[in-house]
Amino acid sequence: MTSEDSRAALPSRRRFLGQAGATSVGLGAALLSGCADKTAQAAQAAQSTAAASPGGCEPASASAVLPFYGEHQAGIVTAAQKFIYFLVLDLHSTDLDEIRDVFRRWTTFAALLTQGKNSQPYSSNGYIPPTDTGEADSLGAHRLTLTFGVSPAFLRKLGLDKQAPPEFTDLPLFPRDQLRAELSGGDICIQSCADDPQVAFHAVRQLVRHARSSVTMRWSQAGFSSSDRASDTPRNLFAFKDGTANAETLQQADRHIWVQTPGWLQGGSYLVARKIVMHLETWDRTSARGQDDTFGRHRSSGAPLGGKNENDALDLTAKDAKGQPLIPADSHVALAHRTGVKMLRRSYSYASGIDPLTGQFDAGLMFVSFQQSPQQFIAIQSALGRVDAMNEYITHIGSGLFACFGGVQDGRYLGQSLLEKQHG
Ligand SMILES: C=CC1=C(C)c2cc3[nH]c(cc4nc(cc5[nH]c(cc1n2)c(C)c5CCC(=O)O)C(CCC(=O)O)=C4C)c(C)c3C=C
Ligand SMILES: [Fe+2]
Repeated sequence: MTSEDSRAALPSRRRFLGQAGATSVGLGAALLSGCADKTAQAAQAAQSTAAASPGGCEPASASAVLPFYGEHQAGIVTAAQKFIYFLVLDLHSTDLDEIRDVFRRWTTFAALLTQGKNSQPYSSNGYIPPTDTGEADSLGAHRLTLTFGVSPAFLRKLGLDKQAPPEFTDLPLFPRDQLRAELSGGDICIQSCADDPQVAFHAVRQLVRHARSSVTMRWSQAGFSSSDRASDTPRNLFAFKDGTANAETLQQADRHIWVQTPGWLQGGSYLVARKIVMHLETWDRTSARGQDDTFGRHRSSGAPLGGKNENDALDLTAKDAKGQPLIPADSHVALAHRTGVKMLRRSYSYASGIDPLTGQFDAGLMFVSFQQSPQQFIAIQSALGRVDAMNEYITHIGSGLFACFGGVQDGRYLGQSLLEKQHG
């Protein structure tokens, strides 16, 4: 498409969104549909300006728009979209004024992009590069959310480390970690999620383009998440329903997800990103019974072993006829559940070609969790440690911890209360 063509495409994109903006998905509709029992997700859906599908559970339409401004950043308790593009950036400048300016610009652009608009209107000057790269022209917003976070290193580099909450320190190394430097650390993360992969990528591409001289790209991962209905728990590449326990976490989001402590992170959340290789070929040679025992759940229904339905309570004391625990003590859910600690998991599968060293699929999970404190991730990952039956089938190769700011109010910008804090 030429820049001339893209200019022509823009008005139709606007018209498309204008039509979509006429109807809204109501909280009641989401609840009545019986598929949005997660109150926080339903509340997010209620703010959508898209036309609702009749059942409320159908895949989101291209026109669906989620608000950028609000109490919390979107993309956290938002019902998971189908695609993610996750990017980690390094600071190229340690000039606080310059970085403030980046976050100001990103706020403006993110507010436009999430409405399905381009980051800047096209110029009529044909002698300069088009102001938007154009690949999302006429595509719609597809429930795009952009979620921003900063790492402990970001605070150190900008001389803001005194503002770091005590729990906000680099994650420790866990047993069996095989972290690669090029897939770990970093200063800033941008989580872009949408129901269209090109829309998710386009948004990140614009944000980077407008900050090229201040940041450099460190690592990124694209991912996908599929379920039979929009509100159903997605299945991961081991074919298990992944995210069942989130429903409980979401019921008490203020306790498990949102930072309550007054300060620059209030209303925000800690994001842990882990790039985890899943050894699919090894898994595919495991017996059906062995697969169920690895997780402690039935692969087809997602029900706890011994149960019938996905949402049946986990009873770790239940025994079979021989007096053996129905849910093996070393199964993934038994170990994670026994900690009593909750987190919100918002992970996406990835399949990135073939590993040239092994000739196997380069595939796995872009694990993303949100929690009120990094300690929640540390407690659960430590419990999984060396004993999780799933460890045989996975390898953690990438890692990052980021503090995602609270939501932005109109007229303010992302991270303002951190970046403009007066230091004594
Ligand atoms: C440290 C946190 C976790 C990592 C890392 C992790 C990796 C991982 N998990 C799956 C698949 C499933 N996980 C499930 C449950 C579950 N997992 C964690 C935490 C981590 N998982 C928690 C806290 C829970 C919930 C435990 C509970 O209280 O019930 C499940 C079961 C269904 C569900 O609740 O989602 C699956 C399946 C994979 C494949 C993976 C790494 C590749
Ligand atoms: Fe898990």
